[in-house]
Amino acid sequence: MHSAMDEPLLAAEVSEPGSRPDPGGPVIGIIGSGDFSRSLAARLVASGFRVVVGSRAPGRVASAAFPARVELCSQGEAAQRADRLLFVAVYPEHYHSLLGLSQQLQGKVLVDVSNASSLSRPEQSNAERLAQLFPQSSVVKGFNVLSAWALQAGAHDGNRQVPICSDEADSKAAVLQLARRLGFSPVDVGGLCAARDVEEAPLVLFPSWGRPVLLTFLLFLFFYGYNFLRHILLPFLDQGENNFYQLPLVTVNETLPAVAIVTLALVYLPAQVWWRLSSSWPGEPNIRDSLVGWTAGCAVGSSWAY
Ligand SMILES: NC(=O)C1=CN([C@@H]2O[C@H](COP(=O)(O)OP(=O)(O)OC[C@H]3O[C@@H](n4cnc5c(N)ncnc54)[C@H](OP(=O)(O)O)[C@@H]3O)[C@@H](O)[C@H]2O)C=CC1
Ligand SMILES: [Cu+2]
Repeated sequence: MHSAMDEPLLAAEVSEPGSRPDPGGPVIGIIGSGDFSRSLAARLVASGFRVVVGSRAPGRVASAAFPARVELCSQGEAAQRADRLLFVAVYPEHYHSLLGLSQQLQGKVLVDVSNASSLSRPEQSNAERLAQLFPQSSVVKGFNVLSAWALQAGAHDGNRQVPICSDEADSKAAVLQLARRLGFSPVDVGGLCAARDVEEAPLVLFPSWGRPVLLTFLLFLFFYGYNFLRHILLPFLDQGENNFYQLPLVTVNETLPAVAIVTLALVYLPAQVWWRLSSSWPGEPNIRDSLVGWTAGCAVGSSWAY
């Protein structure tokens, strides 16, 4: 029996990291000719892939918008010509308008790059809806955390992490590999049910900052209260000294350094303590190292411990 596992992920020549696919390599399709499509096409071409862009009206797309090597054609033609991977760079509201392409998209991998429009937690993610509309294709969620700008600029400012998920392992592997070839750091986040979180990721500001900010605020309250008691309330009750004018400035100034030093200690001390404890403890080095890494909180903290 012929299985999908027998097929190379993209094409035989893209398996070695660092080597470029030759110009006769796989053709990647993009449906839609908007901002995302342009940036992605430019990046794919720069990474040595052949690209076909499918538009509702290819004649109306400014040819200067895409690199010269990108072929602009109808949606149907792009669906047909793409070897395996097709990016759907169309807003999810318009997915239904692609239903006429079901035949050509059969057996292909559709990459859903859309973002959630709000944090309202809908029943279904965009990617799951796309999968429902095209049951004969396999759907992979990914690339949505990259802005059009980041796609064009490439991975200059460190390797951008790109979460990718799908229910189809082979298709997901192909997209993971493609992301790597484009210079990003793909992260496999599981099945398509993870798509909702992936779609909402770009909308979440400062993820996991809530607790540290709250803790810092509580520390501030604690030290402010302490300074208020010690320098204002007690002298007032004791000797009738009126120091209340110090509240907005002097007391705040006395409080901030205490908050800063305690916050800093909270970041660095756990790694230090673990390191001291575990180096006098002849345990399994792997466990020891991972504990140190876990408590380190930051690279500087742990490297100082070494
Ligand atoms: N822009 C960005 O930085 C990012 C965008 N994305 C996602 O990429 C997708 C596309 O975004 P973006 O490129 O910015 O959007 P644009 O509005 O710039 O482009 C959307 C394209 O969809 C095509 N399209 C196909 N069918 C329809 C239809 N029925 N009605 C209207 N347009 C249609 C159009 O191309 P044509 O006229 O050629 O058919 C149009 O150019 C979205 O899902 C978005 O969430 C994700 C991350 C970042
Ligand atoms: Cu640090």
